[in-house]
Amino acid sequence: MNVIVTESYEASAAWVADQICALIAAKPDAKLGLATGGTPVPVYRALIEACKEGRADFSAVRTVNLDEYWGLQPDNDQSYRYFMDTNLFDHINIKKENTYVASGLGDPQANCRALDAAVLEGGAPDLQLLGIGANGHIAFNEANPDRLIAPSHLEDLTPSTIQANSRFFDRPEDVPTKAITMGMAGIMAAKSVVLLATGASKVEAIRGLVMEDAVTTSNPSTLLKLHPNATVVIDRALADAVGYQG
Ligand SMILES: N[C@@H]1[C@@H](O)[C@H](O)[C@@H](COP(=O)(O)O)O[C@@H]1O
Repeated sequence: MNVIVTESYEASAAWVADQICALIAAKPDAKLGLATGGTPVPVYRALIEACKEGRADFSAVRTVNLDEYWGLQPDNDQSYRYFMDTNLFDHINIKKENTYVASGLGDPQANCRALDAAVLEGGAPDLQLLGIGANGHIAFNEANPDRLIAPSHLEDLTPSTIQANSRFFDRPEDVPTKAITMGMAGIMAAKSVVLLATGASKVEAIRGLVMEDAVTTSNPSTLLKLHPNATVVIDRALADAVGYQG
C-alpha cells in the first residue's frame, strides 16, 4: 500500500484528479469506480475544470458508483445518483448511459446482482476512488467485529454513520438507515484503488490503515493492505495527527 502525503487537502484532491486525467489520457475508455461523500467533491471540481479546458475527455469513459441509499428516488436531492449528476456528470462530456449508480428502489437482491454485474462488465474498474467513514467503513461496508460481506448487499447503517450522514438531511427521520453497497469483493477487484481522506474525524480510521499492521473487520479500510495497487492520499495535517512520518 502506498501512502502519499500532500501539503493540503486541495493538493490531495489535485493529485487524485491528475491520476484520473493521466489514466483516461492513456486509456480513453477507462472504467472509474466513483465515490460520494464530501471528500471527493474537490476532485470532481478539478475534473470538471480539466474537461472544460480540454485536458480530459470523458466521452468514452465508463463509471460505476460504490453505493446508493435505500429508499430514495434517483431524483431525490440526497440520492447518490443525484449527487453524481450534479457534482460531476452534468458538467463533463460523459455519456450518462456509461454511468452506473445502483438503484435504491425495488428488489434489493436484484439490485445487488445488477451492481456486481456492473462492476465486472467490460472488466473491473481501472481505478476505484474511495473516501472513508470515521469508523473505517469504505463504500457502506460498515465496521463489524466479526465479518465483512464480499458481494454487493443491503447494509444496515450504524448509528454513527447515520449521524454523520444526517448533516445532509433537513430532518433526522429522513436520513436513510440502509444502503445498497458494493461489497468488499467488488472494491478489491479494482485494478487500482485510491483512498482520499482529510480531517480530524478520520484520524482513528487512518491510523488503523497506515500505522498498524492488522487487517481487521472492525476497520474495513484495512483490507486495502491486501490490495496489490492501493494508494492512500492524506494531507500533512492528517499525517501528523496519526503520527505518520513517511
Ligand atoms: N458511503 C459514503 C462513503 O463512500 C464515504 O467515504 C463516507 C465519508 O464521507 P465524507 O467524505 O463526507 O466524510 O460517507 C458515506 O458513508
